[in-house]
Amino acid sequence: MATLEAAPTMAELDTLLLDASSFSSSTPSDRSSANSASLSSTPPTTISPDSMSLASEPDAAKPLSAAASSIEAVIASPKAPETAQQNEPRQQTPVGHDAIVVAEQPLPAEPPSNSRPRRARSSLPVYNLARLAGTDVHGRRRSKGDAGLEKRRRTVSEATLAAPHDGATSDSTDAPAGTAQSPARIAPGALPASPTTTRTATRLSTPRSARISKKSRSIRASPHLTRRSTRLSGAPVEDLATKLSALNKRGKKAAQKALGGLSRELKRLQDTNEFLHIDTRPVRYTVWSNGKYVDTDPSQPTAPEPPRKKVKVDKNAAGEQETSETGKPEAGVPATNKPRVKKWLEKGLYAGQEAPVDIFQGLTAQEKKKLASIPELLRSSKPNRTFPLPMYNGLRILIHGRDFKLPFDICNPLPPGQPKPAAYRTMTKNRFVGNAAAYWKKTPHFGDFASKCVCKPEDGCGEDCQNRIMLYECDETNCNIGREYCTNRAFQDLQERTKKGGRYRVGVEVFKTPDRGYGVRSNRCFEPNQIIMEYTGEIITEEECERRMNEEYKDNECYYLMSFDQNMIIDATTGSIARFVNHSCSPNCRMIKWIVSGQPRMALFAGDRPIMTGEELTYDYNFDPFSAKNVQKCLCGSANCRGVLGPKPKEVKPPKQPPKQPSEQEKKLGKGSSKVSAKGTGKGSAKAPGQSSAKPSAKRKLKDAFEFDGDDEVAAGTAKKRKLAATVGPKRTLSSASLKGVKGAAKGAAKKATKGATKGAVTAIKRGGLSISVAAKKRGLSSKSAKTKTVKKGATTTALGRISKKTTYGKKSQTVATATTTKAPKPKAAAPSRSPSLTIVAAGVESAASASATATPVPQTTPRKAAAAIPASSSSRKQLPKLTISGGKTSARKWTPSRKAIEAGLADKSPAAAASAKSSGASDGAQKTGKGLDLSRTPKIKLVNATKSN
Ligand SMILES: C[S@@+](CC[C@H](N)C(=O)[O-])C[C@H]1O[C@@H](n2cnc3c(N)ncnc32)[C@H](O)[C@@H]1O
Repeated sequence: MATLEAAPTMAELDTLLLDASSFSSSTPSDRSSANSASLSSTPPTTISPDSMSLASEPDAAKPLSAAASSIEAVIASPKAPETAQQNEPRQQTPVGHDAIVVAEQPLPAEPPSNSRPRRARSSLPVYNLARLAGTDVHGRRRSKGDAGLEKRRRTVSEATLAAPHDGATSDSTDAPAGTAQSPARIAPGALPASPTTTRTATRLSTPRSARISKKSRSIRASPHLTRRSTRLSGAPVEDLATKLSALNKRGKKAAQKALGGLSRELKRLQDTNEFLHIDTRPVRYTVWSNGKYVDTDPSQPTAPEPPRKKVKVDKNAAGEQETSETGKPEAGVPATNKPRVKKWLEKGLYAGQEAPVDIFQGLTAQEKKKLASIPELLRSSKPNRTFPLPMYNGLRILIHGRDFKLPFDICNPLPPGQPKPAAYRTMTKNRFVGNAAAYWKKTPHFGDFASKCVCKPEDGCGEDCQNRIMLYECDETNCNIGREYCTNRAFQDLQERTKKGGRYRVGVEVFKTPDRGYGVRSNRCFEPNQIIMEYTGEIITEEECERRMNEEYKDNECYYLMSFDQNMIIDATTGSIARFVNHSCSPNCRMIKWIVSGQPRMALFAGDRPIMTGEELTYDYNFDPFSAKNVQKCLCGSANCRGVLGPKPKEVKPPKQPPKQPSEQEKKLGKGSSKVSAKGTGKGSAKAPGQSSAKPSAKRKLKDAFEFDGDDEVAAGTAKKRKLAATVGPKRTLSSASLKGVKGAAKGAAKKATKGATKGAVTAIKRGGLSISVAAKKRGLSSKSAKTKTVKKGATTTALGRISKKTTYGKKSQTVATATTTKAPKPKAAAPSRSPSLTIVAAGVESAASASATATPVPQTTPRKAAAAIPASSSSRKQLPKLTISGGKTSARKWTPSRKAIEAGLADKSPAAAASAKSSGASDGAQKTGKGLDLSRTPKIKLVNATKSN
């Protein structure tokens, strides 16, 4: 059985070779010189007392000299080993082996000499300083850092490693006779009493010499020991033992020089099992990783693992190995290898967390009910081990019936080769066309934007920033805190983000939807309310819009027109890709108009929730189709889809209270009966929307037809008040119930219109409110009668979208006209909106109107100035109306007369006086109403009969 021994170091091998060389050169006459020479080149070793007896045989050199001569012959000619073998038929191994073996083999006994060997002074102990210092384990080191080189390992071929195995076998059989482990066996008269052999035997008596001996024996016993190159070139390398044996004293250096690589390899391999022929199985290929041997073939029966490796042995398997005699597993008996079992991660993202014991815990009754009906979560159902849902989140996702989406926040653009829209001219900046620029310059907020906000750096121009509230972007001229602290610079941020280009920075791309033409998707994530892209195009007047509709776009299916500001419209037929953003009744974006450096600009902003990469971007068109026949079916697919591309739904009203039954006493007193009657039995309330016989106006019904509950995105405070009267019934029949409602409402509207001798239709474009609506025009009525409530401020936008080819805007059958604002909106409580700034504007204006209707004229000139009137300490936007309305609060800011005020000669007046003057004398329609409300951002459009009626 092979024993685990440390391999001999190179120094030891060198020593061994020196011994051999000394043998070759030693003759009885010069034994002493050979001794001294060899001793001088060997590390200190302990001289065993046994050497005394060994040294007493002087004639042992005779066969040694013969062997030495053989070595010399080997060195002289590469073919010497073969020659030597032929000359020495007794030795089947290369000659070199003999030189080593000689020291171990029993030599002919010499007559004991009376002379005392020179080095046989046993009285003087020899100390191995290296051993005493504990450094002998390291062996000899090279001065130039061999330690680093030793880390390299090479592959040893099968033959190389198989040979030691054979040697080990033979070693195990004959080891007891000549191993250094039992120097006493060698000593008693085995070796001739030669000084050289004495020294050799002495060396063998040390543990290290014993290892060398064993090594050399194994080499000797491996006549076919060959080494293949690391790269398995197949060329056998010269026998190591042959090389070693070929060394004599003179040739050692040359051999070391010539075979330096080999020596190093041996050195590197000295601590491997393969080199020590411990491995009991043939090794075909070995893999070394980081200087360690890696077993790559676990299926093969393996030898005992190297001691450094922790071997996980199955207890049962280990028990089987135990022999009845020893009670210990037999060394060398390969353990039965169990096939490794692949371990799978079964718990996914939440590995390590235990599922909740009670999955219903913390859920509402409704959620529990819903959860109980989900088959996957039934206790009896088979758990999904392939792709289990993440715990906790998974439950929620299931409850809400949403698909599970892996969050990815990197840029994920579509691959190339996508269908692209037909070539069109893009425009990255708005361009005023015609009179639009002149119109714009007349607007009050053209001059108002320059007023500075009163924010402090710590405020960062947050939600309370007056510029932000009024939808003015801060810049160098109107910001109090500067770029460093200001957060109200969305358009500047957008410009900085996109100026370098690149898909991620742009963040959006056009794609083809299955059913709605082209759309826009995000290829990166966006934060809530983050600006995404600008809607750019040509800013045109309404007149120009009508002209284009009638002339240029009359055959178009799609219009990219959006009510922009006042009497201006932005035409993105030449514009940015924002024009491809589709409508959704449950959108994830908003289109908001801002004033940036005095210019109106429109941009798409993320909604209140973050936008994931790959989502389609949508916003609510708040679409007014002009005519019922322009109504298009909405394909947004959201749960609260309104069914058609129509205006936003109205505010969700609380359900009506059931009529209170008057008590007998009340009946007697005559109280409440009329009220109850009025509330509970009104025809209008009893009729369904769309019924023409309803008492409420048909306009109201048409409006109802467009208003659906359930869209929480729609700000309650921005519910539209519009008169919608379709004069020409829809020619297209849509299957949706909504359209039926539209039809009914249209009939009702027509009836009412008939009463007033109304014929034809008037399509009124509401301006300022960024919406476009349809209004019935009663022929012969004054423009006042056709006026539309159009107060709708802020960012709510309406796109003029795809219109049926059959129905072209402004055709002969229709009279296109615009309407003026005739009265201020009804007082309305401020309601929270999901678009902060939009809400504030709307709420503030409407509340102001409400209050001013009953109070003294409010000293405000524009909504912006109303905002400016807010004390800097004001933190709640809801306070805006109150503060503005009361009029008692003085503005902390210097009043800047608006352009209109200057024109009206009010520049030198105080805000209150100016407002008062304006309320009495200004030409603004809103102010004419005496409401004291500056609707500078509401329509101030003259009625224009753009097309002739039938
Ligand atoms: C401004 S364009 C949008 C881009 C358009 N999809 C395209 O391919 O050019 C508006 C038109 O898109 C279509 N559209 C947008 N959203 C829609 C929706 N939710 N359902 C049906 N059609 C829609 C309508 O035809 C609408 O008139």
